[in-house]
Amino acid sequence: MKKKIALSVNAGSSSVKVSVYDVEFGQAPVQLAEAQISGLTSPPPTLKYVRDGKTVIKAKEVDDNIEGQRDAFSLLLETLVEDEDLPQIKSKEDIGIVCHRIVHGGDYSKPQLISNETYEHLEDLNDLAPLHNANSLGIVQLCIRALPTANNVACFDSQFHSTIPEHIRTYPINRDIARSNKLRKYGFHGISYAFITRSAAEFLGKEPDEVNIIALHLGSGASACAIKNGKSWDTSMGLTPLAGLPGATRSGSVDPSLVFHYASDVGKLSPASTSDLHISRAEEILNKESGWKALTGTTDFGKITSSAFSSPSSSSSDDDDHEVMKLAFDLFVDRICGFIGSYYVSLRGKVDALVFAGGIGEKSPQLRAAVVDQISCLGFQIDDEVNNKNEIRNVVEEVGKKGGLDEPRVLVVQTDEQFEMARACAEDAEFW
Ligand SMILES: Nc1ncnc2c1ncn2[C@@H]1O[C@H](COP(=O)(O)OP(=O)(O)O)[C@@H](O)[C@H]1O
Ligand SMILES: CC(=O)OP(=O)(O)O
Ligand SMILES: [Mg+2]
Repeated sequence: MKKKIALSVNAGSSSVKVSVYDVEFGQAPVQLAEAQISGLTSPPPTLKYVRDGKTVIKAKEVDDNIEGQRDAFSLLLETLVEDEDLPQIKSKEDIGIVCHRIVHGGDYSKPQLISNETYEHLEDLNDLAPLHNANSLGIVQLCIRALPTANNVACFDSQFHSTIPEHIRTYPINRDIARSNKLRKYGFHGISYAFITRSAAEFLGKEPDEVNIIALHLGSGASACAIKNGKSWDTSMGLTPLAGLPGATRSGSVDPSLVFHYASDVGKLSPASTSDLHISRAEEILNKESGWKALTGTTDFGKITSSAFSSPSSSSSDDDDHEVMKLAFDLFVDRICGFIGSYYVSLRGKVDALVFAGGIGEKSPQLRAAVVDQISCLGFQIDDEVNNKNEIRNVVEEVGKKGGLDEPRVLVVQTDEQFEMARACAEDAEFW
């Protein structure tokens, strides 16, 4: 019987989450601990640490030396190795597998053991996910050096979307150029959508290949996905994670010409480019200087929501804040509902459930209520009492009113990308 200790590393655009699992080949991973640093785009970042399902560190501010995802990972690894109450990792040599979330996986349709060749191939994709891939590869490098006994495995956000049909994934541009430069819709957050599909299907008492879902992964990056018979049919992100919904620092979809009217010389490389990542000013503006940060000054959607819902008050600066926060909130609801309407039609009205997930989807009852209110003409209904409960405790919770048999349900899924990666690695003999 083969057993290993596995780490699953999820480097998002504003956070790094690392979960530790006891894994037996072919079996569901058993979580031992989970550590995360969040708020990388709204410093100071905070550390949370849970061992054996119990919170050990709730929200400790970590100092300013944490510059980015790689530093955050180093601190998380140190936290795990130095924890005497986590006897499964007494030293770094105890770690047998590290599963890495790599957002852009190009044409890869399954997880890959990271060899020199795979690494170089992945490096070529860095420029197509400027907030993610280079950071994740930095963490891969660190693991190769610091954890010499571990197998490093790349799991891809884009993999789940390899089923999107040709007419949906094709851009209406010159076909030869599209083919040679591999310009098509790839889609992301797929590790999360795979977890959501299986969890929601189980909750609904169906097989995964029997469910039709409209899923929303709303975090620092936000996307929507139409899932038909358990497979990705369409998603809002595209060639890169910039397309579709706005996010913490991303504009989402805008008129492609907009950027040329926003600033001059935007085609030039940004001074922030490095040897690992080439980014033009245009890409920098749309990926790092837009979204909630540009509209409101904060990347924290929790703050946006509470200010949008506070009653206009004493000082005129509070009123200005309230106005702009409400604008951001209403704009997000509008864009999300645009995708839901489109996917509802694309799925020909056969939708089992609308699913909310990701930091915002799981923690903002106000956003869920506003979205469901706007799409009530499609038969979705929120149950205010359940939706407003302070905390979502189960992996899947129903926050909609159960109508007739054909009425679509409204669910919140506490998505777990780390678990999904560990599960995929536990099933593949190549990684053992
Ligand atoms: N109570 C809350 N209400 C609304 N949004 C929240 C709340 N708490 C956290 N968030 C949002 O969740 C985001 C983080 O989501 P998450 O999916 O963990 O991020 P990442 O994209 O880095 O993986 C934060 O940027 C914050 O905007
Ligand atoms: C793809 C993506 O945007 O991921 P995240 O939301 O974790 O930054
Ligand atoms: Mg994320």
